[in-house]
Amino acid sequence: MGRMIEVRELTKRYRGTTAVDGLTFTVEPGRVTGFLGPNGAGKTTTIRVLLGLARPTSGRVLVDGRRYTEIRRPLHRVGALLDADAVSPGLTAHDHLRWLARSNAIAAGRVAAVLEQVGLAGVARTRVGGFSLGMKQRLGIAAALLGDPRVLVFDEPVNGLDPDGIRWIRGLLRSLAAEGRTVLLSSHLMSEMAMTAEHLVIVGDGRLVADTTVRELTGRFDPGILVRTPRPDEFAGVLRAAGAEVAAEADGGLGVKGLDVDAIGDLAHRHSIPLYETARRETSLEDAYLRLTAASVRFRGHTDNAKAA
Ligand SMILES: Nc1ncnc2c1ncn2[C@@H]1O[C@H](COP(=O)(O)OP(=O)(O)OP(=O)(O)O)[C@@H](O)[C@H]1O
Repeated sequence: MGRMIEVRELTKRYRGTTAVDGLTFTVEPGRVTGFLGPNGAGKTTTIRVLLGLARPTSGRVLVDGRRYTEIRRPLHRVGALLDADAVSPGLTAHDHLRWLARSNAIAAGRVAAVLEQVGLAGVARTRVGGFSLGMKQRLGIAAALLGDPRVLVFDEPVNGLDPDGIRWIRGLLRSLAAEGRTVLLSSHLMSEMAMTAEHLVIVGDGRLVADTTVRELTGRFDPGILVRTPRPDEFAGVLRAAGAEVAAEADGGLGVKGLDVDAIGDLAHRHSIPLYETARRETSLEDAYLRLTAASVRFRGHTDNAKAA
């Protein structure tokens, strides 16, 4: 059970709002898990409960089998980047980390090590008030790494980073996971996740929408192959007889699922049907994500109406 994050039947209500609604999932070590959902889906609330910053209405979040508030010197176990702006502007980067290290019994040598690791060694003595958002993000990441924790949680860490910074953080997160750490990365951007995460936990309206790999999600929404032929009706019949699922497209093309490009070519050849085009369509993870989360919101609205009636 070591190094895992376990979210169990978590519900968090604020006066009129259910921010998290019976959420259950596990974050495993050795891979980057993306925590994905539209704005307001409940990601930050879940992370705040994980870090002991909010009390659950019911359910719990455990790290290594324990609640965060039960962990002694938690920075050794869990590192988190929540709000990069939450650093006193009058402190230098070095002083901020030095203070964190001291209050968590972390060796002073770690301060220089993490400043180096995040590329802030050159500005260690600069006041944080003068930092760009990207530099603050790096400082927040340095703080998360300070206690050399096995579990890392990053809430929207890409905010404010330039393309180089984004590439850097991707590499960092992947290498932390490759070291066997548990890495949870929250974002509302599918495009960012597709490049960084291997596993996805998708939430919509406080509920679990999908808990799956990037690969499985891509496969689940297989957009199929686009086929163009001057004899579409005839070829559709041939394809269906071979077990394919065929949809006639408005522009005269055929959308084909269940056969690969080679099989489609062979069938056309065998039936002497000219093929003008066979193209594997790009699977858009973005589309898959939007469809999943839109469905969850619609479903939720429907049940709420039913309850009110
Ligand atoms: N302290 C609070 N008081 C009242 N409502 C809150 C509070 N915190 C969050 N909420 C509400 O709970 C819901 C979930 O918010 P949360 O911030 O967890 O979502 P999120 O997925 O992190 O979104 P974002 O990507 O915008 O950060 C939202 O409707 C939000 O308005």
